[in-house]
This record gives sequence, structure tokens and C-alpha cells, in this order.
Amino acid sequence: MKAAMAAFFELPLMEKKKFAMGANDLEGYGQAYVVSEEQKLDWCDLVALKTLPLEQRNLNFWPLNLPGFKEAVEEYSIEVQKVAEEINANLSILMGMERDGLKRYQGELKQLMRMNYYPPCSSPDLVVGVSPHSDGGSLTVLLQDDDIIGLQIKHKGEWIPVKPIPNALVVNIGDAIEIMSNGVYKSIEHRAITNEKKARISAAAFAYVDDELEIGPLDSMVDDPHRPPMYKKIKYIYYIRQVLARKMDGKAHTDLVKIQT
Ligand SMILES: O=C(O)CCC(=O)C(=O)O
Ligand SMILES: [Fe+2]
Repeated sequence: MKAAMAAFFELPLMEKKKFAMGANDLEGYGQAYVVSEEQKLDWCDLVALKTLPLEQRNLNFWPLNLPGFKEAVEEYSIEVQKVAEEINANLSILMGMERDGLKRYQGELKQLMRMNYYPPCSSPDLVVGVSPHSDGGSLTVLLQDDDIIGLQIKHKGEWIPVKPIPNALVVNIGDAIEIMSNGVYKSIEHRAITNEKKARISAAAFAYVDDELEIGPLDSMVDDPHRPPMYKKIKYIYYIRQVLARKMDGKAHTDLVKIQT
């Protein structure tokens, strides 16, 4: 998977542009957005592909003439989905349900694979690889370089590096699980920084629910009046549209659906 991603980003720009993301597309090759004049520039190339279920793949965005790419992404996406499903099963138990509790509620999870390429940057203070945000879906499973630190999480107001553990994956809770868990499992604010000398590649597999599903705190996580619902119910499509429309601004999106007390 790492070799396949590296081979893609090494393609000449003209080749990569054949898979260019349209203005309102989630899929394809592009650059991370520049949010505002005041904000540091995002320093990152990316290609995003809908990987699962198989019928939602749009092979027009896939570099099919790159040897081994499709096979690697296909195999990796299936394996990483099993990891996401196993974590969901365990989270279900932690949330007071049977192992299949979240699966029953969420249905079969879909997957978008976002592959990021952060070129080396001689002025790392002036750019940020990916601006601070939380992931909108249920879970994100991240594959990162074993020897280059780039990912940071916000903890008690400070940016803490997530040091790579060789051959390990990083799992982020997304906003949808925060909402379903009624705030017990919080989505994490994170960003990626660039490196002065070395390029870094990562693959974020976002597992998310069907657009039409209404997400809200699960019954097992609500205990009125001791633990009332803390989030409004919202159809996932409306939630994710808000996230995408407002670009990236820390954890502001979950605040939008919080019930004010
Ligand atoms: O490259 C990373 O470590 C993080 C990427 C990320 O947060 C994302 O693609 O949502
Ligand atoms: Fe992210």
C-alpha cells in the first residue's frame, strides 16, 4: 500500500491531473483547501477514492495504468475495514450493547480512502500539512510513515505529536461516534505538520454511515435525567454537508449539533 501510494504521487503532474477532483467532488486528485487569507497554507497533495462497498467505487478516478495500485488499494481497504468493524464491535460492548449493536444502528459502513502526500517544506513554520479538524465519519484508520512524525492531536490545549509505532495503525474516533456515544467518546482534533527534509505519505480510511441515516445519541448512552441527550439528531448527509461547507475549523462542527444546556 505504501509503495502504491508513493508510485502514484511520483507520477508526473499531468498524469495525476487526469484524476482531478471536480469543484464539488469528494473523490479524485487535488490539493487540500486553503481556508482563508489569515490561515497558514495547507501543504499537501491528496487523492481520495471511495473504496467500499465495491459498487460505490468510481474507477474513473483510479490510476488503472499504474501497476499494482488498484490491487493494493483494494486489498488494503478490505483489510482495514475489518479493523474498523472489530473496533466498532468492541465499542458496542463498551457502550452497553451487544457486539453487533453499532452495526445494527449504523448499517454496513462505507469507506473513503484519502491518501495524503506532504512534500518537504523548507519553511515548516509557514505552512501546515492539514489544518486542525476532526474527522466527520465514524472511525478513521490511519496508516502513516514509520519514521516521520507529522500527525498531532490537540490535548489540553497543546499539540501533541502522535509518534509512529512501526507497523501500527492509528485510529481516530470521528464526530458520528461522538454523537452516538452521547459525548463519551470524543472525536479528536488533529492536524498534520510538514517536515523540513522528508516527504511524508499517509492513508486515512474513513469509515462512515449511509447518507440517509439519522445519527443521534444511542439509547444505551442516554439516561434521562442523569445523562440527558447532549446532541441533536441529524441526518448524516446534513451533518457532513455542514462539515464540508464550513471547511476545517477545529471541533466547531460537533458544537453545531450540541444541545445547549
Ligand atoms: O496525515 C495525517 O496524519 C492526517 C491526515 C488527516 O487527518 C486526514 O486526512 O483527515
Ligand atoms: Fe483527519
